[in-house]
Amino acid sequence: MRYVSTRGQAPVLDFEAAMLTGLARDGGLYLPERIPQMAPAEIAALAGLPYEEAALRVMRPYIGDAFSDAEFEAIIARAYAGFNHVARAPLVQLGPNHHLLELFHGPTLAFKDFAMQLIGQLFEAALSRSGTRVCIVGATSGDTGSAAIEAFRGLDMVDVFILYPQGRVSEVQRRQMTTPSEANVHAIAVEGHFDDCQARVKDMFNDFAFRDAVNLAGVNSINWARVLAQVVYYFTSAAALGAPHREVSFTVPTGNFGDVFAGYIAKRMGLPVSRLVVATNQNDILHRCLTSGEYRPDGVAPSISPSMDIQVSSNFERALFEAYGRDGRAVAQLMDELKSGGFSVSQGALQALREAFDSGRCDEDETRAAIRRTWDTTGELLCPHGAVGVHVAETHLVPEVPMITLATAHPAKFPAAVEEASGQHPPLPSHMADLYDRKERVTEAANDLGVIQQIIRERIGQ
Ligand SMILES: Cc1ncc(COP(=O)(O)O)c(C=O)c1O
Ligand SMILES: N[C@@H](CCOP(=O)(O)O)C(=O)O
Repeated sequence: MRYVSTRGQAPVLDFEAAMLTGLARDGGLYLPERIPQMAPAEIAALAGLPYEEAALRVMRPYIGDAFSDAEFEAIIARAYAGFNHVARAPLVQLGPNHHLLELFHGPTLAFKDFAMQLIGQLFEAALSRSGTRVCIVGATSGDTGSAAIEAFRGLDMVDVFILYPQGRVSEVQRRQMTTPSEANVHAIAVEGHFDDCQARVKDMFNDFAFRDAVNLAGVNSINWARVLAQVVYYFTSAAALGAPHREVSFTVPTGNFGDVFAGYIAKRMGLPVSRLVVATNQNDILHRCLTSGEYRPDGVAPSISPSMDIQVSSNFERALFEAYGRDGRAVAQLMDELKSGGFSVSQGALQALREAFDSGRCDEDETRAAIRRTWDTTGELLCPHGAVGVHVAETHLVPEVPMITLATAHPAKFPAAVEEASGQHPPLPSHMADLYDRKERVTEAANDLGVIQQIIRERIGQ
């Protein structure tokens, strides 16, 4: 399998190189040259399989010969061994036609663990084979950072630097990033918001001298392997509800567009998905763009679903690439326009996007109301991100097609917001019970490329 950049000017790579490269050298994001297909019988056969076996079958065609079958199988087994639920991604019924896909049973209590635990294992296998050392730099609005730190802490071949927006992540998220004591883990609190952190990470990738000197690698969802791992649970949940004999729809709380794009890939592979609904909080640029065709960031407003406080949505570039018929030049042009304020999507591309995605928005009061209502009617305690999904899903329910809403984080990561909305205090699971007693270690930095690069160089002795 070969991987091409959304901007059409970077080298074509195999799976392992695309994974270790992260952002393409033309600034674009890697995508498979063609999307492998799964036949209806292969989809039907996923029902009832252990998650690991389904993961192997769904992901195998993308890996090529980077890992042998036996290696990949062992990697998957190790990746999901630390999950706290035998199903890994269990479904819970919320209503006659509405199901919740609980994606928060991994070690850091968010859906990011599905991909990050896997790529931690993939990186370790690839780097020990080549004897290479890499410097991972990631941006987080809270969950990617903790998942990445958990996946890479203590690994010999990796330093991991996580940039998070100071004061804009929950206390649990912050402590998950600042309390690990391993010397290869570095949490950096940046003065700014998530889009600033993500922009500085991309700046580092586009500074080739720095990129090559530190051997930069990326584990944000700019990394194709992150998206790929998330494709699996669309298949397992749909098969559990009767796919391929029955269509299903998904509502996905969305920020950086990686998770919902994984659903789009599942659909392109042959999963019978009726609608893919993009659910945003008050930072609703994706909903506005899908409605009006205008993509113009206008500032990030802090919300009670902070992980989705994003206005420059990285993976939307992958959706645009598909909507523009894989025209890398057109995408590069749009991304240039974004640097000076925003862009208008062409009529043809907007139509293609609307064929693929529906959308909706959920404000702060609606988020709290969805937490309260869902608790009162079902006994399920949602985190604010899942609540955004449930609110938007409820406006897209149709009698004949089951809706699956993705519950992307555990409520215990956002106790204050959840308790205010529901009156329930969500306790941390036992493996994190002493989180508030652990010592924090963090470096504060201005939102300045040079300052952040200097911190990284000093830490890795460059
Ligand atoms: C809890 C949670 N829900 C939803 C999202 C949105 O996912 P994506 O960025 O893949 O759209 C994120 C972060 O990205 C998150 O951490
Ligand atoms: N919500 C994310 C933002 C980064 O997204 P990613 O999927 O591109 O890593 C977070 O929690 O950090």
